[in-house]
Amino acid sequence: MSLPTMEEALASMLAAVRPLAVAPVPVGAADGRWLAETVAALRDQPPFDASAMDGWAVRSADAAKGARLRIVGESLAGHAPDAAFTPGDAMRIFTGAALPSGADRVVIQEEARRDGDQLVVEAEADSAAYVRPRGCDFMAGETLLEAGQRLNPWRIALAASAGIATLPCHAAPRVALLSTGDELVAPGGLAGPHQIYDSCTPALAAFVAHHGGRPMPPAQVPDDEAAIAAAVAGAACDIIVTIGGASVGDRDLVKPAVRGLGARLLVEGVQMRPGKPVWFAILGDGRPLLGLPGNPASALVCAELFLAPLLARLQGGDTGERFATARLAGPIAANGPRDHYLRGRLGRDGTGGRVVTAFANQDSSLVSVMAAADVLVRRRPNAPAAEAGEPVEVLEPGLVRDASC
Ligand SMILES: Nc1nc2c(c(=O)[nH]1)N[C@H]1C(S)=C(S)[C@@H](COP(=O)(O)OP(=O)(O)OC[C@H]3O[C@@H](n4cnc5c(N)ncnc54)[C@H](O)[C@@H]3O)O[C@H]1N2
Ligand code: MOO
Repeated sequence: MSLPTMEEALASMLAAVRPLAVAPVPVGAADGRWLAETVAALRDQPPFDASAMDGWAVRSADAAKGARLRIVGESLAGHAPDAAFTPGDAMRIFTGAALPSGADRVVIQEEARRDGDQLVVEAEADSAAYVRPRGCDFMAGETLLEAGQRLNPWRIALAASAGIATLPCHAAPRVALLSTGDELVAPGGLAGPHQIYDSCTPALAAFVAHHGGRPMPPAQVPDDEAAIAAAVAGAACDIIVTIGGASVGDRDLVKPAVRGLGARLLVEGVQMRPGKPVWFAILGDGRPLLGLPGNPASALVCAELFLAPLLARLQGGDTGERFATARLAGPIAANGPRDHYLRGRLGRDGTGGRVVTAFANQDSSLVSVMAAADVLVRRRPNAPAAEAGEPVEVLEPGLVRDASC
């Protein structure tokens, strides 16, 4: 039986998962969350005609160069103008303050001079009036943000400027991370001569948090079917992610344990590299389970391709099409029969164009190669060898970049 493609596998996973319940999230804490409902403005912004500069509120008709205007009162941000304004008047005004009714422009203070109780206009009227009309940013009732949009600091600024204190978002998924393997020791523990440190669990906890989920305290289970079954059944979470034990070895016991719990296995292996043994199940109680292979690159590439969209789906969102194109910095060999996701690094060519270099060693155990990478280069099954300058598909994980990338 042939294995599904990455897209086929992802489609069956997403079809089996529903968004979590909706609850209000404080606007300042909503970064990275998906909006569950459309958000509309409750008032106009700005709520009055506002000055864009420090200067003098005047009537355009009075503001010719050389004009002398009578100074009446002032308008400070946060307060109403403190005097009535009539034709021939100038009122002191500051950035963000309300224009007095009757004024329609601001002469910036660099272009006017106070002479006793008069203002002398010293420059020709500017092409800009330096007035931000009421509602020029948005009007009451206007849709500010749509359901399904992902919140970021810029969108948070928009909601906050409309006075919205909480945003309706689907709950952040609680993610149980369950690593299996007698060889694993948590960082900080004492590793025996035939043991290794568990790199996948901390990496996936960070990945989950980065994608809006809440990693639960991780569990490390021995290669024992009953212990694995008990850990899966007892995990308090919205999705379970197991690490390792996905392949065909005698001690790869996670699938048998989960089957024993009455789970439906919807994906068992994908036509891809790394990550071929990745699998997915729905437990008897409806909770999804993503089974990641244990090799760190396999686990993290599969997290990028499957866990990120699953976390988005649980939050009512959609990661959409994430592949872009970049040009190869150097030649690349022909691909084998499976989709290959090569760890690589983006750079710039002499003209500033984006180029990508795939690392020579793509062994899926190599954490050092993952750490040096900032992109995955996708090679389709049986893709022919390609030369420098040819376009390739790339997926940039949503990781923080630094100057070394
Ligand atoms: N005969 C076959 N052998 C293997 C196949 C196959 O098709 N036929 N598939 C290979 C592929 S591809 C992968 S990927 C691995 C997947 O193995 P498992 O998911 O069963 O994972 P383990 O055997 O438990 O571990 C694999 C490897 O990764 C290390 N590991 C596991 N967990 C962690 C962790 N949390 N942190 C760091 N490293 C971890 C583990 O020590 C092993 O070295 O199977 C191939 N074999
Ligand atoms: O996919 Mo395994 O993931 O090739 O090492």
